[in-house]
Amino acid sequence: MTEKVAIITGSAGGLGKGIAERLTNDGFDIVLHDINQDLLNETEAEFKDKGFKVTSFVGDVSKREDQFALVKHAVDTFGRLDVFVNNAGVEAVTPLMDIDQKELSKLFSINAFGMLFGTQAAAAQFIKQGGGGKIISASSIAGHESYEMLGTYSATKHVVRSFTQTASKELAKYKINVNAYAPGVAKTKMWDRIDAEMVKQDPSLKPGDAFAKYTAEISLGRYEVPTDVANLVSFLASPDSDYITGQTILVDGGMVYR
Ligand SMILES: NC(=O)c1ccc[n+]([C@@H]2O[C@H](COP(=O)([O-])OP(=O)(O)OC[C@H]3O[C@@H](n4cnc5c(N)ncnc54)[C@H](O)[C@@H]3O)[C@@H](O)[C@H]2O)c1
Ligand SMILES: CC(=O)[C@H](C)O
Repeated sequence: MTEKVAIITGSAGGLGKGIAERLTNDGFDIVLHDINQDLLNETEAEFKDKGFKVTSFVGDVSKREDQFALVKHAVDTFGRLDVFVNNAGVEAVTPLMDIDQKELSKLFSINAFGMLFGTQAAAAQFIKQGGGGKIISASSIAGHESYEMLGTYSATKHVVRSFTQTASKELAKYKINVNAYAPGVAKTKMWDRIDAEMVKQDPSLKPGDAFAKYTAEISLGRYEVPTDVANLVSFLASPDSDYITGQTILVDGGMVYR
């Protein structure tokens, strides 16, 4: 039987790498993808050393043509596509009054437009194949509740929820499920950068203070790790979630209640 095929954007590290590892263990053939070529090469080699069936493709999710080329690479390599995970994203830590065009353009291009372009590229392939498919995107607790100093980032994560809802309605007739995952506070390079930037913006903070403040709120009493997010994405990528679409599901250990 042909293995199912999944693309995970931004999967050279962090949550995306964790998602790729889990979907590999679920039996998917995997297309690793990232803008960071060096890290992507390292991760591809690591996966191949473990005997995983993977390929990799370097690209920039903010470029629509890159997203369509990514899907073409998957189909050229593995013959089909079944799951597309819009995971890649970037952050900015800025007081609202200092947010400028440059920040807005960067974050909306990657986090919002990149998710839409990935959705378009995946949906085009699913429609061509027939038989449906799954599109799963990275929102955040910041897509349910917006945070101080993370105004642009929070707005883009709300946009991910919005496009998820619209895409689920328009693509349902093709049996395409469109959902999103909303992680809380996970110990990745993204949070290392957020914490460092928070210290720069507020000299009263020491390294680690911001991370500690955010994670102190978590009901389950520990910060998130990639496996926690990968477990939810594995479910959303499986037939068990065939009757779920248009949803952004919080996986935050108990921080935001919606
Ligand atoms: N870490 C958290 O606490 C947290 C919480 C909620 C949501 N998220 C979301 O989960 C996703 C992954 O977060 P993470 O913590 O693993 O971040 P990360 O920065 O550790 O990893 C993100 C990866 O995306 C890649 N990337 C960045 N811009 C890209 C682009 N234009 N094209 C292709 N790849 C690009 C980076 O090179 C990196 O490898 C992001 O969308 C983030 O917003 C993270
Ligand atoms: C980075 C992120 O989405 C939350 C705020 O931890």
